[in-house]
Amino acid sequence: MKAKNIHFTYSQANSLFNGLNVEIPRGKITTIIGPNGCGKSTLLGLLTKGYTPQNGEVYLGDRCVQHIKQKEFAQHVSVLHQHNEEKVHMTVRELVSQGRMPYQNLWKEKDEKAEEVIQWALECTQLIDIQDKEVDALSGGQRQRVWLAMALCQQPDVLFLDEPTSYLDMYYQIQLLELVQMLNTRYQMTIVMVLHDLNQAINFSDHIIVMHQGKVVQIGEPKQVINEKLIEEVYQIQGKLHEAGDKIYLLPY
Ligand SMILES: Nc1ncnc2c1ncn2[C@@H]1O[C@H](COP(=O)(O)OP(=O)(O)OP(=O)(O)O)[C@@H](O)[C@H]1O
Repeated sequence: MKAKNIHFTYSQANSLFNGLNVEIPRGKITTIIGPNGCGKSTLLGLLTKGYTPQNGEVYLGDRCVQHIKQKEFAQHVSVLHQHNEEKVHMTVRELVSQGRMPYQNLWKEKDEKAEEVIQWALECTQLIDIQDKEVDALSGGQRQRVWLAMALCQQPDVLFLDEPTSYLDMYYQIQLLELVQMLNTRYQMTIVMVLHDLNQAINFSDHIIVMHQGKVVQIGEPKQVINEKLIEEVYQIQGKLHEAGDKIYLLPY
C-alpha cells in the first residue's frame, strides 16, 4: 500500500498532514512509532478508508482505495482498532463469525469457506476453549483476541493493528506479537501496527516508520533507523541502545 501526497486536517485551524508520503512494503511487518498525537492513528485511518484525505491518494496495489467499494476493500484489508469496549451480547464464535460479512451477499449464497476459516481464526487466537462464552463476560485481554479473530476471518492480505498490545499482560503481549509474526511468515500477510513499546517495535518488525508532528521522519529497517539521537529528537528522552544476542533494546536513563 502507499499514501501519496496526503493532506489531511481535522479542523480548519491547523492541518495535520501536509503532503505526507509513505509506502508499506508487501509481505513485511511494518510498525509505526512516534509520540502521542503525532498522527499514527490518523495515518492508519487514512490507509484503511476510515478517513478521506482532503488531497492526495491512498493505493492498494495500483488501485486508488477511494474507488474500491467497502465490501471488496474488507476482503483485502482488516483493522484491529484500539478500543473495542462496546457491548456485543454475542458468544465468542458468533462475534468472530461476523468477520465473514464481506463474503456474504443479499442472496444468502453459501459462504463455502466460512466454517473452516472461523475455526482457523479461533485456533490461531487460542479461543477454542471459550468459543461459547459471552464476549461481555471476558477480560479485556481475551476480548482483544476475539476482535483479532474477527479481523482474521476477513482473510486479509493486509492486517492493521492499532496498539494491539495495550490491554494485554506481558505474556499475551508476546503471544500476540508472535502470532503476528506467524501470520506474516506462514501466510505472507502484510502487517501494519502502531506500537508504543519501542523495544517491541524494534524486535518484532521488518520495517519501521517514525513519525513526529505529522511528518514521517525516518523509515527503514529497525536497526538502521533507531538510534539514540533520533529517540532524543522525537521523544525528548535520553537512552542507550544495548545488544542482547541478535536483539537490540533501548534503556532510557
Ligand atoms: N477526531 C478528531 N478531531 C480533531 N482532532 C483530532 C481527532 N483525532 C485526532 N485528532 C488530533 O490529531 C492529532 C493526531 O492524533 P492521532 O490520534 O492520529 O495521534 P497518535 O499519534 O495516534 O496519538 P496517540 O499515540 O496518543 O494515540 C492530535 O493532535 C489529535 O489531537
